[in-house]
Amino acid sequence: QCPKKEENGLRPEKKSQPESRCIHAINVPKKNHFFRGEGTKNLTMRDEPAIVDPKPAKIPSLMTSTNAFGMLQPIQIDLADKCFPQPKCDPISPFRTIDGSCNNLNFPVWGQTNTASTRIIEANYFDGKSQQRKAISGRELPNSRHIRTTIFLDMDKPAPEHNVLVTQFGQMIAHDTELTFPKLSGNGGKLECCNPDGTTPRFLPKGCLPITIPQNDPGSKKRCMSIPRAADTSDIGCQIQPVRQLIGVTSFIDGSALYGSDPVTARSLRTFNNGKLKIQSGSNGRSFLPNVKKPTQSCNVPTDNSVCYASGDLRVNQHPNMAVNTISLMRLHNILCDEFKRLNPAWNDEKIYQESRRLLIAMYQHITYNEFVPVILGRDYSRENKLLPLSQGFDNNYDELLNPTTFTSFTGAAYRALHSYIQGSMDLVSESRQTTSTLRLSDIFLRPDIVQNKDNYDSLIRGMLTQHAQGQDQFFTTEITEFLFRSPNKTDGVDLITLDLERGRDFGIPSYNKFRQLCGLKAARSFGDLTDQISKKNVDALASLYEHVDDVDYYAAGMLEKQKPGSIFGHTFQCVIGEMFFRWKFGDRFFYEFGNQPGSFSLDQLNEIRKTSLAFLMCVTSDIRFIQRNAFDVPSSRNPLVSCNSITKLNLAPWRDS
Ligand code: HEM
Ligand SMILES: [Ca+2]
Repeated sequence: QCPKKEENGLRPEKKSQPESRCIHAINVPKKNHFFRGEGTKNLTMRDEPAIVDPKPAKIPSLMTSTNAFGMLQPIQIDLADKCFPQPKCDPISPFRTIDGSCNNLNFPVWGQTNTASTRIIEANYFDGKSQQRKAISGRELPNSRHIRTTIFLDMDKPAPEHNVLVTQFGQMIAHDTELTFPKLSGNGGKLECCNPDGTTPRFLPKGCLPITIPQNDPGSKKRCMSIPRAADTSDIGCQIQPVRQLIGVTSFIDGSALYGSDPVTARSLRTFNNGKLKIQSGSNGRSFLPNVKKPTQSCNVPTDNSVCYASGDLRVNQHPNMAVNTISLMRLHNILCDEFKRLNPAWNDEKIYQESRRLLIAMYQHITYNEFVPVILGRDYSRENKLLPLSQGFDNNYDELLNPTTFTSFTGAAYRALHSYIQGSMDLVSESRQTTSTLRLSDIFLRPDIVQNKDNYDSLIRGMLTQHAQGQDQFFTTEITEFLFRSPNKTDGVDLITLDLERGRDFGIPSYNKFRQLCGLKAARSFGDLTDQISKKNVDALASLYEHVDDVDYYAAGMLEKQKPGSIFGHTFQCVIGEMFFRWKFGDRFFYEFGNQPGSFSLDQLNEIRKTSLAFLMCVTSDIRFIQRNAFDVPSSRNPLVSCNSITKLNLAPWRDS
């Protein structure tokens, strides 16, 4: 008998039988040391599958300018640079700065933390500066909560193949590349946007988003959602028009969620001993992230002795899987430190830290472009747009005029599409792939303490590998549309999708029609013209909500677009997300595949990095014994579980000092 599933309990059921009775786990040899492999020659590039998108679209940067209608050119987007002091750069440093400065030696604030996000098409603000846009008629746009409760309902339609790890890895990239801050009240405190009795104030406080919940709302008893606008350049006294939202992390895919985006945080996470990051030991002797000083302030935990993690990003504690993924990267960093120390006993703490960080970022970028990007955008599309890694040699296409700064239509709309991928529950799964318990998402917001209970870390990893993601569609779990950040014992919470819609207007994101043009489609002159991308039923729903086709929010219509072959997104989300990943690659001077840069790897090193797979990362940083090779897909007969020992390993010999 294999252990049975236990619904809704926080603790996994006690296993009545040893796991070894339940297939797979019989006579498995102990795991190998991962970085001492003989260096098998076969790379871990996915098998080349049949073409499913014979005519992949081009991203705006690779289109002719007439196709990419309205894309801003570098000269227009450098405007915000003058708001920030120009850092002094060391042009020959082989290592990234912690704050992302000096990546581009001519535009050293590009991608730097605590600067402004950028745009790829012009903002649409009512006053041209910062007021949220209105309808073409001059009236208010439809209420965002009403839009949400009309077209974005809850329906359980799991993704056919993708697992929860897709959602989780996606969120890790989101946190690595973007963080906005809320505007503060006049005296520098928290901005309250609702009346104490829960109603919407007659005059909305300055800096608030106007989220009123209609009287006849089907879900919530509240009448107001208190959401401040995002801080922007006007809050730091820089008078550019239109405003730009401030960004609190480095834009690059550089592991900043692990290492931190500022030197003070980065230092606070280091041991200064053999390059390692600080840890706390769990009861099973495994390493976890260190604790914050005041757990009750940052987490929903009972005492200051409870587990609540410190890492490079404040959002690490948002839910257990987020913490698990960050711990996985931390463990990888410390494993790399051990291996480097063994190979090069003369290396000091700083050298080991920097080399481990550099290699970890390279491995993480490789997984991103080799596995994650084709999974979400489609393989043919990714190849067409140069997003796939090369199988050999250096890539020498660093583009010093390409701005890698995270742009607002990506972060305020397109990439949030993956909120649809969120599962309302989190499975804990045993080595025999039995679900031992299922946690309700809104029970475990800010509850990272769950991760360190017994072997939950490994059970959560196996859960992410085994549980299907929710499908990419117009349906969202009520765990995030009614119960986001629900406090323990409370019955209501926040609506993330209302927030997404409202945030788009906050960021000045133009309406859907502009993105059709940017992405090479014809501008729609009437609602009927939208049926080339959106079903008639959904176009009718949009027409019932908005007065004019030019009013339609990008997020609302983008979520309804029919998926492109091989991708989980429709045309304009695929286009904008593709553009962002293109910029994070070719606009990052330290991108791992580039040659001829001070931070370039040797060809031997690069060839080892190209053996990295998500399956390898998951195996090497956990105690799980089996995994499927395509770790973003659930196990199946085409993607069977194999022993972690058979996953291709890296050989770090090319890092040995000669
Ligand atoms: C359980 C999972 C998740 C939760 C609870 C969650 C929650 C949130 C919240 C509360 C915000 C801030 C909203 C605002 O004030 O505008 C946010 C922003 C965002 N989310 Fe998620 N999210 C989750 C998963 C994801 C995933 C899977 C992705 C993409 C792959 C994603 C992408 C983003 C992006 C790009 C932002 C904007 C970040 C910023 O501007 O600071 N999220 N999410
Ligand atoms: Ca980053």
